[in-house]
Amino acid sequence: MIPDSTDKPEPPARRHALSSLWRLRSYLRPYRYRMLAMLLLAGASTAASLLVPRMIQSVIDGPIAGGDLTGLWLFGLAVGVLGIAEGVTIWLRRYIQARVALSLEADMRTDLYAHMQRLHAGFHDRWQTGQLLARATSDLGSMRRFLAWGLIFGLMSIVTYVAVVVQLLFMHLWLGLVVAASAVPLFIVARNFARNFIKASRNVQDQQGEVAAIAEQAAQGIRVIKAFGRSPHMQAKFDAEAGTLRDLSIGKLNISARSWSLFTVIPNATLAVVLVGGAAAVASETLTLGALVAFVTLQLMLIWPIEALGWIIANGNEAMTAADRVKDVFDTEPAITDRPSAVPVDRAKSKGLVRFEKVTFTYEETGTPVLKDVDLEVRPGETLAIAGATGSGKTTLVSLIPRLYDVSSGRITIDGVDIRDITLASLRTVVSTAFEDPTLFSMSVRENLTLGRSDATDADIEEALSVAQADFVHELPFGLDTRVGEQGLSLSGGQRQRLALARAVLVRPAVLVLDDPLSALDVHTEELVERALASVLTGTTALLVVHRPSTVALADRVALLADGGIAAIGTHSELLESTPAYAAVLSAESEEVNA
Ligand SMILES: Nc1ncnc2c1ncn2[C@@H]1O[C@H](COP(=O)(O)OP(=O)(O)OP(=O)(O)O)[C@@H](O)[C@H]1O
Repeated sequence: MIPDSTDKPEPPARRHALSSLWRLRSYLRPYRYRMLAMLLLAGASTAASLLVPRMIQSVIDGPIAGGDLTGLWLFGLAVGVLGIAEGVTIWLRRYIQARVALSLEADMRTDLYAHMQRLHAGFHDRWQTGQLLARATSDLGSMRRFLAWGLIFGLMSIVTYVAVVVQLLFMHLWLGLVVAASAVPLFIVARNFARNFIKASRNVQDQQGEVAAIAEQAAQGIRVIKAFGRSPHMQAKFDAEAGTLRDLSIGKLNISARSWSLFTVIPNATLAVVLVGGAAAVASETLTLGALVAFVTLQLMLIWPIEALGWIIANGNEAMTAADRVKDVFDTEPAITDRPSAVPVDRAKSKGLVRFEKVTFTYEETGTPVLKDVDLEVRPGETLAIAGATGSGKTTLVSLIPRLYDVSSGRITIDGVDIRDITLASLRTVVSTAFEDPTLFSMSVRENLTLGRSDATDADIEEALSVAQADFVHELPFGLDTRVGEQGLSLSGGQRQRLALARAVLVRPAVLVLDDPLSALDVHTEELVERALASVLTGTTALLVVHRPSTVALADRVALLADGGIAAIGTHSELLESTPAYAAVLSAESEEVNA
């Protein structure tokens, strides 16, 4: 049973966004030489472009002022060569940059996916899928843009700014100081911009996650929504969230618009001062005409780095926010891992003696124990049914055996070994599970069946299919190769349940955990499956969550779960005689099922 998925964790308060981004620097390491090459190439193209104004100055003050045009072709040639050099270095840098950027994003995405896979079931209970998707897509995109583009352009903008301003100071100290001083208001605007944008950016990104979550839930639950005629309600909910996203995005754009206009006005106002002051300097012969033209051309070259500075700050902020959000996931340690002392167990040698010793379990979010001091033993080869009122903790109890969740206290052993001392990979070959709500993946029937045992032969698959009475797969358009799941052929609930059962049986586990595996089957099919399943269960330890008396027939003994503990245990007939609550639970459940 999964809690309301809106119970997502609160995003952590804005903390060290910069340090979050800094921590991801290890992703840059494999690309450090290529990034260095990118920087050198960017430096070369900037140097080439900075030389052109000085060439113009030489032409104006030399051949033009002197009226001697003999050496002019040399200047033309030099400017042409510089232009070509600039073009080639830009092309090379972009060529490298595109590959580095996309590989970097792919590396981060692969790691994030792998980490999400390692995270325990409790994490996925708490996080909305949409929020995780937003982190794996748009957030990683923002980080890629900054690490591979923003960072290089940022450095280049600063280098260009310094190089130009130093040249300007040498050309004319006072006018150079005016241009240098214009950096101060620019810096203040940039800093304020950063401060406001970082907040707006995070809000927009969080809201994007909300919208993605609603869209994802609506797509998954489309049948329920239609069946209950809730489309207008869902639409209204979506509209409200999408409206909030629009407003937040407009707010964010307003912040950039205000700052960008200042980013443009300040250099242009400076240019006006330089033109007037420069003309006066030329008139008083403290500056040559060529130097003034070069001065203005160089100063105009500053507009791009300054504008880029605004963009890079915004991009950097977005990347920091994104890194912070991605870090929320990366920083969640998988709660269920191999202990250092864990050893693998051999499925073939496992007897399948399962024991619960004083097991207490509490879901993290709720705080109230679902299971309290449960002691239970399932002998090798025995089939134990778990019965109990709805919400009594049956699914929880069986989920603890494959360690989907870890006990809060006490321990569970298989053949006397604490399951936490067994490596997870081998535990999950010893224990195989079929859940009440069977998940099939968007892949072929064969791939779905062999998820737990990739080396299964066709004969093994046939055997498992016949136990689960799932021979219908042969009638599918491409038999075992038919694609099922979300993007494939839709199967009925009963068909999916039988495939999930076949998948669990195919593993040939020492311990088989079946959570109400026949609930979606009609009475006739249920009888056929039970008959076939009985032969598998003879040599396997099995825990069977049951709701109806017919399934109880498969079990050697039944445990009745109530108030977080085992209220009674014995054969079906013993419990029927001794425990009125047992009969009540079964009849209530079967009435519910029949209804
Ligand atoms: N992932 C979860 N996080 C928090 N609480 C949970 C979670 N899953 C189940 N619970 C709670 O734990 C209790 C036991 O749930 P569980 O699903 O184990 O009962 P159950 O006996 O299998 O119920 P049913 O017969 O209806 O399937 C319930 O109160 C339920 O709300």
